[in-house]
Amino acid sequence: MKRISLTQYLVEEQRSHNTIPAELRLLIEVVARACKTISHAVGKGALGDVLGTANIENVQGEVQKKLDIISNEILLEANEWGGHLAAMASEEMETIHLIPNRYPMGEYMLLFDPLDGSSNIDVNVSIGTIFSVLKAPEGMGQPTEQDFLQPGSKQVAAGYAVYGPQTVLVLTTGNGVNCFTLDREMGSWVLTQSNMQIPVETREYAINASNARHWFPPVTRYVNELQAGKAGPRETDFNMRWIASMVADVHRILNRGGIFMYPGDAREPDKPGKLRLMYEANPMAFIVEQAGGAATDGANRIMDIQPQKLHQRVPVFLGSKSEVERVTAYHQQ
Ligand SMILES: O=P(O)(O)OC[C@H]1O[C@](O)(COP(=O)(O)O)[C@@H](O)[C@@H]1O
Ligand SMILES: [Mg+2]
Ligand SMILES: [Mg+2]
Repeated sequence: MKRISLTQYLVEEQRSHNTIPAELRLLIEVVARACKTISHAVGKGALGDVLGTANIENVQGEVQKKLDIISNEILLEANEWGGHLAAMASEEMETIHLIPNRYPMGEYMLLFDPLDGSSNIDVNVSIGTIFSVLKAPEGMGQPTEQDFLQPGSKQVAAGYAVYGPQTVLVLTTGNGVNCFTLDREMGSWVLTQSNMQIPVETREYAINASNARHWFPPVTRYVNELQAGKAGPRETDFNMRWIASMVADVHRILNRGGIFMYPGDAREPDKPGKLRLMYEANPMAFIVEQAGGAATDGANRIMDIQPQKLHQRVPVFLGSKSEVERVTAYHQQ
């Protein structure tokens, strides 16, 4: 098999297909390098003193794990020096991080969930990193938080890494979805899946069923129908998986189909769902749509939502198109 590295793939996209500018290529390479560093830290586990909690709360009121902080630092440091960036925003930071002393100013803004699936860190279950790239506003002034509030349809690139049995990087620049596997001996990302497509036929769904008593009626109806199996209206038995790492659940869906749901529920009306629009929902929606799937908040296409604030939460339904359309239609009835 001819090995194509991430660098070769990106150079090809830039030069032969003209789908990405050189600055975006370099930025993606820096993010990929940071993910490699995070992967090494994750792999050390107890030996690297990276497990456990840091006993600090982030802006979301969640207790940070040591690896949340380490991964955030790795991404900040790599991109401060390496990427063509004007500013960054992270799930773990209250406000945006400007790139100091850069002239001319970088053209892009990077957003990330440095460590996704935090509850799985200490039990050695797959975790990951999610990122999204937006264009910085043109002109000389440094970006403000307001400049980040662009709908997902404006993303120029998005990706995620999964630190699991293998470390993989899944990437889109708006021209399909490709998967690269980290060759740990060589230290390089190798293209292992081109033009990933979410299988249309699916018999698998993912939802945290312990919240069932709080769900709104459309979600209850949809899940009840799946659980009724062959005897129910769907006339098919469905299987359920819930890893509690969005990266790993989405990676499974990209490979073998299915639907992922983290709905809003009746508990906290002003907290619509758990997942974050800018760091989780938008980048995953971009990837899923590029792989032939769909992503909604139950009413609207995720990527059409006009963000109101940086750390905004949103209900998420994504994966195989027909299933996402069905549960979305139940919300409209
Ligand atoms: O523990 P729950 O409620 O099942 O939530 C799991 C969800 O929370 C998340 O871990 C949230 O992400 P973080 O770990 O980055 O906060 C998702 O990856 C996952 O899908
Ligand atoms: Mg997350
Ligand atoms: Mg996180």
